Amino acid sequence: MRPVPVRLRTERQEKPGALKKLKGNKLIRHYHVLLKRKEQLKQRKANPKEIQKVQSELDMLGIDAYQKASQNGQNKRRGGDSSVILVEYVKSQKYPKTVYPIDLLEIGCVSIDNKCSTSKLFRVDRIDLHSTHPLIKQQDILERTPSEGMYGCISCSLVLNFAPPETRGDILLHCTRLLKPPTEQMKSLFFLVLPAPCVLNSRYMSLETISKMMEDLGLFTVYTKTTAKIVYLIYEYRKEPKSVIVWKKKELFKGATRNNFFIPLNTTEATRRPVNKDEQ
Ligand SMILES: C[S@@+](CC[C@H](N)C(=O)[O-])C[C@H]1O[C@@H](n2cnc3c(N)ncnc32)[C@H](O)[C@@H]1O
Repeated sequence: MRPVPVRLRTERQEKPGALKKLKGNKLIRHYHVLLKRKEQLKQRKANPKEIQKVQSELDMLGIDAYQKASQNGQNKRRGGDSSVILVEYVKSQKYPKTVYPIDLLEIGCVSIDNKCSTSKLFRVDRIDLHSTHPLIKQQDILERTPSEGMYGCISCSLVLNFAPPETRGDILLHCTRLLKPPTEQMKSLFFLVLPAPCVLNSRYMSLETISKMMEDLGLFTVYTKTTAKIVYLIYEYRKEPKSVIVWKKKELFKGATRNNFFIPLNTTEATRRPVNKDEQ
């Protein structure tokens, strides 16, 4: 049987009644499909009514239900809390005692009792576009300024695949502005988690592409773990990003079953850098 092209799979419509019944991973997957569909419609400047229809489906599913499903997804039985990987890595490094607790910024935080919060290795600041707890600040990472804190570690777990494509590169670049410069004792860490298909089954990206892209940002791979579902990557922040970085979509792999995930990055275009009060 011929594989169904991603385009057709993503364009499948759910009936409103069926939408309400979606739960768990199915809900998360469908939410992402709708976000992607909305993005595609916006890009081809489709009729605003079509865009509004997709937005209504998103609203019907609801960001709260999506986040609840994400929280449940962190439940061990269903794939687990990705910060366990980060905690194990940090423990294995045998950093001098003086570096602890490491200041950690958790982007896209949906739970305040992840392993990174309970391990005592970190002092954690948490942000999310839609806060679900008083200890999670409601904030877009792109709006966060260095005056709100500089970090020895930033966690960006399953966030980029949620973010609109044109903001993904900006998010990575912006994170470098919030990482503390390297010291002799420790280099700041960036923890990136993506669904495995984004890196292993994209037409436009591979593990090698993402590694080169991150090196342009001054972030060097120190740990990689891939499972059937998830890719975990840890980077050390060793130097400033290059002043000119341009990564455009270029087909690397052909195949009807591949997806279109990509992280466009262009530092020559105006990036949404918030003005830090100290810099005014
Ligand atoms: C799938 S959840 C990830 C939850 C958790 N980090 C994990 O690893 O399971 C994605 C979260 O990223 C958040 N998010 C997406 N873009 C963001 C941005 N620009 N700034 C802050 N949070 C963002 C969303 O609101 C959503 O709660």
